[in-house]
Amino acid sequence: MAALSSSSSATAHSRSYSSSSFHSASSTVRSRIKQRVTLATVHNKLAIKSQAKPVPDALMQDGKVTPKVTTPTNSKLQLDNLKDSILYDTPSKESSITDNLDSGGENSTVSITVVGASGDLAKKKIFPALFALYYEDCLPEHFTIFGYARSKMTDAELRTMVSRTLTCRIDKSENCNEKMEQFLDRCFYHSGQYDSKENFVELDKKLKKHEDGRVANRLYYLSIPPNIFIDAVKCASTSASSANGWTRVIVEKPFGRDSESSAALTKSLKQYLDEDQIFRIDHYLGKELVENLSVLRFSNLIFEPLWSRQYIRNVQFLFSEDFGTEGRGGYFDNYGIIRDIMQNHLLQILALFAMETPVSLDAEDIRNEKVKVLRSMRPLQLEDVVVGQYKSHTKGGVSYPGYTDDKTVPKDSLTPTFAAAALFIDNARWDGVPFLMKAGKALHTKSAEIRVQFRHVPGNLYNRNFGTDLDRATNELVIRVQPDEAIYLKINNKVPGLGMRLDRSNLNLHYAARYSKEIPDAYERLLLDAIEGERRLFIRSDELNAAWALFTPLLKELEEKRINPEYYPYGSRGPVGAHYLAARHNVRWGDMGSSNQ
Ligand SMILES: NC(=O)C1=CN([C@@H]2O[C@H](COP(=O)(O)OP(=O)(O)OC[C@H]3O[C@@H](n4cnc5c(N)ncnc54)[C@H](OP(=O)(O)O)[C@@H]3O)[C@@H](O)[C@H]2O)C=CC1
Ligand SMILES: O=C1O[C@H](COP(=O)(O)O)[C@@H](O)[C@H](O)[C@H]1O
Repeated sequence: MAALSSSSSATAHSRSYSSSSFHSASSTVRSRIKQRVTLATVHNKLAIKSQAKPVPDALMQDGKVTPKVTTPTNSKLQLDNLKDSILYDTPSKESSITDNLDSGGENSTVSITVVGASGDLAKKKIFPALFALYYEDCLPEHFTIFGYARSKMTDAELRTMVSRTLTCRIDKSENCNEKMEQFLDRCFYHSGQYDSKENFVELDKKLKKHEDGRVANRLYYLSIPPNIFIDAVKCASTSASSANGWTRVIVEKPFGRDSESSAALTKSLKQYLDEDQIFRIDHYLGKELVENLSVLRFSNLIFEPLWSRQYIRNVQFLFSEDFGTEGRGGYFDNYGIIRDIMQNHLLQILALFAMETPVSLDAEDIRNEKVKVLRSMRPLQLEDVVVGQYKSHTKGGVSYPGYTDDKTVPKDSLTPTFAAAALFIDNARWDGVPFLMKAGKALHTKSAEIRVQFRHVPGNLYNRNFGTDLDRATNELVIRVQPDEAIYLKINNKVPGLGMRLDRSNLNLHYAARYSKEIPDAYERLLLDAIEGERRLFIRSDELNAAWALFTPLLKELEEKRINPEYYPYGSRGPVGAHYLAARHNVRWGDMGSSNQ
């Protein structure tokens, strides 16, 4: 039994944080609150189904009691849950639902501790995301934020550090300064070592003081290098877990560097935590257009019937950055682009793209489907991969450094900063369809997209209007994850006029034109989900195992054979080898700069 507890024994069941925040809630918050109410109803339905006593509404709202629904051992629900847990690494549905009901309320509080608060990610993403949630009234009425790291800092110094990174939403900046001050007043700092139980006991005392006798829910965000994850989890678990509420831990990637190290990390984490306390973050899952992928597929009749080998020729997952590993070379050299981007961000998107329709939107149903896809995939072969590394380049009198010019990178490093790969899903839906990935640093542009290239129209009457280039005549659906979010479909269209000339035009859902609201950062969504116990967008351990199983043999071979990367100039489109790879699978990269990109 793990030392930390995920669901509280005496937690608030109402998920509306306070009556005042309810009234001022944005529509997003309101819809979340609506979901909470729905969950309370579900909880009662489960209780009724299992002949346990339903939880009275009054109890659901006063935040003092958490009557755990006990189901008879032979109930259908339990059997289903048991079956799921055997097949997949699922927390029980019952505990997910209970967790979903316990982060708000007058008598409960949430303490969020950012471990590694002095670091890059904390400053760049975590504190700003927490502030954005506060700004949007999405945090519970009672909450406290603690920064924890070895650096010596006072509360005031932490606040100054954090304040430098906070920005206000463009569309709502009127009361921003006031909100920032209120937010900063709730931020505190404790300096300590990551492996010191004593220091965590001190943190625990400070947390308790702020929790002030309420039901205390605690969220730890491990924003530290992976070699100290376990020390920190051990200390948090044994010395600073909540006595009467839930305790959850967000773990940042990398989750190991191959199957073995990942399994060892999971095993160590599970010495101190239950699976449903571990929130493995992949921030790409929190991006708006990645969230939208399932909506697009499953709530539009026009897409789902086409979503198979019958109509789709190939799918491309593209990631590029127009800067190198500047400042992160030390970390990056041990991982490389395949582990940094492909094995997690792109593969997660692929799984969401290719999975079968889940039974419901429940986290476990979705994650079960993702695992099935990953387990149906062929492990990558060396011949299906091209690796590259950027070299220095001078353009317009400006000189850009090569990867190995970074002082923290060994001069003879072969670590790939670029990779292209062809993957295959050997199931009935996707048999034979190439899923191509391409990811690189120091390329000509910064973007992330999914491109779905459809097959030719059989016997197309208009072929001759396209000349001989049939590629131009196929439809392509582009989901531009970033920047400038958009979903557009390239269609063939008649150019207006008396003749019969066709062109390719875009049916374009351009987010900036369609929606006036600023798109929240991925970390906001994910932090809020972790507070609410929503696991849908976090990686379950069996998903992680399946993901590593696909890449580990290839990564080992690349390293053992010391495969030389193909060098490409900083700021270019990457190595030409990527084109040969695509051509071998009869594919043309969609991002190669034709008209109507
Ligand atoms: N930065 C980013 O953009 C991203 C980061 N990540 C992951 O998030 C986590 C945090 O990243 P990031 O903020 O960049 O990391 P940092 O290197 O900035 O480290 C965070 C903090 O950890 C402490 N620390 C650093 N190195 C050591 C060490 N060797 N031993 C003990 N403590 C150390 C330092 O705090 P102090 O000295 O005060 O204790 C530092 O401020 C990592 O797991 C990273 O892989 C994931 C995606 C993107
Ligand atoms: O996880 C990582 O992601 C970033 C890219 O994230 P984005 O949200 O800015 O697209 C990448 O730079 C980094 O190398 C990687 O570790």
